[in-house]
Parts: sequence; structure tokens; C-alpha cells
Amino acid sequence: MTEAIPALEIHDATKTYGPMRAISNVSLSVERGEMVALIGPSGSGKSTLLRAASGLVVADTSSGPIRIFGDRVQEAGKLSRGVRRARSQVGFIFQQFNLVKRISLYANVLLGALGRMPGWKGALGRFSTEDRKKAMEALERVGVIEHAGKRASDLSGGQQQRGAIARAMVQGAQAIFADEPIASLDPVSARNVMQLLSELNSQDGITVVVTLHQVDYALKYCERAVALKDGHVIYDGPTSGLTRTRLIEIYGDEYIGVLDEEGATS
Ligand SMILES: Nc1ncnc2c1ncn2[C@@H]1O[C@H](COP(=O)(O)OP(=O)(O)OP(=O)(O)O)[C@@H](O)[C@H]1O
Repeated sequence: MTEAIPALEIHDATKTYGPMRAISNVSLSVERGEMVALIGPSGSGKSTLLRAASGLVVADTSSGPIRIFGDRVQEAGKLSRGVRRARSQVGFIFQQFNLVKRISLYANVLLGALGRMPGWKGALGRFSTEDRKKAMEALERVGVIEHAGKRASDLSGGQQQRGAIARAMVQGAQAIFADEPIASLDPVSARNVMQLLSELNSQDGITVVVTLHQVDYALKYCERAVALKDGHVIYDGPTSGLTRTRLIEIYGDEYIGVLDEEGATS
């Protein structure tokens, strides 16, 4: 039997900005179907790691390969020639939604199909009936179908973020990499977005890697957490293992106050 290919493999990734090591010899493997939270204090390297995984950041030459579903994204400080193919399997969700503001939500969601089309068809906006149907179904599923015709700029953050998730669905993404997807949202919208990611994970088998500032969301929605501190992985295991002591180790002594306010005991 052949071993299952991981959704994401990172081998010994380091990224320096001038004298600053944003991530340091990070290795990580995420299996297909997992939902993993990347946590850690501000500046610990979460975004850099996720961006390196996506090929949006090129790691240092000392770094090993990064692969998505077996397709190489980069290695030794160079993007792979197959990076587009690797990326096409991942839907990216960002804190600031990244929709095209002046076109409709529907048109934004339809853009998810572009990667599958010959360039000229995409340039002429010749989307297939099937893709149009997929876009409407995705909007329905994420609960914003009634806003389909509105410009993205006229929608709330939560509505835009759900649109971004619908776009990933139309893309046919097998994995979603979400970089602080709820950081700009109110608590209700944040919960809705996390709920949606969790459903796509459990019902559709989509692998989710999500950076989060809020530990409580990681505990609620993810079975596994990877914690970074100063660019190093200092915890990789079940979220149930994020004890008070471990969280203080990750976030520092100042976190004691946060935990005490929340009444955490273990
Ligand atoms: N483009 C860049 N140029 C220079 N330094 C950078 C750049 N991007 C990130 N850094 C630095 O690398 C370190 C890690 O940043 P990163 O954004 O990955 O951390 P983070 O854990 O995602 O932080 P936050 O939770 O605040 O978003 C920080 O010290 C940051 O200042």
C-alpha cells in the first residue's frame, strides 16, 4: 500500500528578513482532512509560515522542500516551476477578504473558476453554465446568496469573508489556508466563518490550516494546534494538550492575566 500524500509538507523552512529570523528550521506535515490551528504571539512567524507554504514568501536557500499534495511549491530559496499547479489546489483566505471591491459578490465567486479555464476564455469572462451554477450553489451554501448582485465593497466583513470561502469552493480547492480570517470580524461573524470552515473540513474533507489569535477558537474548532514562538515550533499536538502551563509558555507570563480573567484552571 502506498502512503497517503500529505496535504502540506514543510521541511526545515527558514526565512530571514535582514537580521530578523521570522521562521527558523520549521518542519511540519499536515495530513489530508486535518483542521490545524497555527497559533502563537504576534510576530511569532505564523503568517510567514503560511505564506511560505503558499509560495507567497520565498524561504531562505538553506530551506528544504515545501509541497502541497505532493506538488513542490519551493525548495532551497527558489519557487518551483510547478508552483501554480500546487497553488491551484488551495483556496487562500486573508484577514482583509481580498475580494475585488468594485465587482459583484457573484462575479468574485466566479473568479474561483479562472484557474481551470484557458486564459482567453477567462479574459472574455466566458464562464461555463456549470461554473455559474457552482458559484450560485456556493453562495447559497455559505449563506450570502441574497447579496450575490451587490458590489463586494458594499458588504460587511463577514459577508465578504463568506464570499471568499465560496470562491475557494468554486475553485475546487482541496485545502484552505486561512491567515487570520476572523481577526477583522465581530464575534458573531467570526463564529459563522469558523463554523463554515469547520463544516467544509468535516463534511467535504477539505484540509484547513488557519492562523488564529484567539486560542478559544482554536480549542473549539481545531483538533490540532501548532504553536510558534520566535519563529520556532514549540508545540505541535492536540488542542486538548494546550494546558494553562503550555499556553503561558507559548504566550509568556502576561498571558496569566488573560487566563485568570477567563477563569481557566488546568
Ligand atoms: N516583509 C517583511 N519584512 C520584514 N520583516 C517582516 C516581514 N514580514 C514579517 N516580518 C517580521 O517577521 C516576524 C514574523 O512576522 P509574521 O507576520 O510572520 O508573524 P505573525 O505571528 O503572523 O504575527 P501577527 O500575529 O502579528 O500577524 C516579525 O518580527 C515581523 O516583523
